[in-house]
Amino acid sequence: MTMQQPRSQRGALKAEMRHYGLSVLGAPLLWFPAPLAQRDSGLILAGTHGDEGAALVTLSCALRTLPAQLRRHHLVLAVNPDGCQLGLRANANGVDLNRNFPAANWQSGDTVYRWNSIAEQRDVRLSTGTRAASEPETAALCQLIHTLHPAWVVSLHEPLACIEDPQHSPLGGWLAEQMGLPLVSSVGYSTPGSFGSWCADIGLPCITVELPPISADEATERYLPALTGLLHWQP
Ligand SMILES: C[C@H](N)C(=O)N[C@H](CCC(=O)O)C(=O)O
Ligand SMILES: N[C@H](CCC[C@H](N)C(=O)O)C(=O)O
Ligand SMILES: [Zn+2]
Repeated sequence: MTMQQPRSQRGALKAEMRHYGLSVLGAPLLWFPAPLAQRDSGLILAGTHGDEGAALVTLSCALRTLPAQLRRHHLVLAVNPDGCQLGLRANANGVDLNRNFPAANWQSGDTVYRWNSIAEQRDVRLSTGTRAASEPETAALCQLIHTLHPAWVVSLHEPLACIEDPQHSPLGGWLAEQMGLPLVSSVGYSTPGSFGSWCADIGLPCITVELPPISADEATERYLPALTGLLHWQP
């Protein structure tokens, strides 16, 4: 059972925040250091795609629910603050940041995504960037990771309703059980230049949590216990 802040005290975000760069439009790129940082601390990310608000809001709720001194892992709530402000999957340059990481499989040109969960085709076009890590949000996150050396990363997305963990690690199994989502080895389509591709290249374990299509309101009910538990998870 996770210790919790009383709900009346969870409104404001009081955690220490640090800057790790600036977005295309000049927004601060913020990370939240773990008060209980250890050698095996992980890093939890949301908001790579600015139109995936349920994951970002629920992770923020978890940050405000767990007493600060119990948090073992570092956080970035909004990898793509301009996309979050503009309601875009992409950043302000029209680049899908999850196709812009400097992975060996990065591809130039366009990428496609689905307009919404009803759409059968991936037919909405975005850029992958003029070169790998062309975007300040991507380059700064890579630099932060090289500085922090997290033991693992959990990257939150939606709406594919699965836990992707190619290594089937204890943390992936725990997340699948806690969240009631299937554990898979791959989301099922290729994602060249994605964050997970880059993590694989540098030997950093990466688990992708894909929430189902869900409102922020419902996600803060259904997934708050699991995400609060994740913030102080230990093997
Ligand atoms: C439906 C949503 N707009 C979308 O494009 N979903 C996926 C990608 C999900 C994600 O990036 O987390 C897709 O099918 O391309
Ligand atoms: N729905 C996400 C899947 C990410 C897969 C993950 N393995 C990664 O590399 O980040 C996307 O289309 O960007
Ligand atoms: Zn996404």
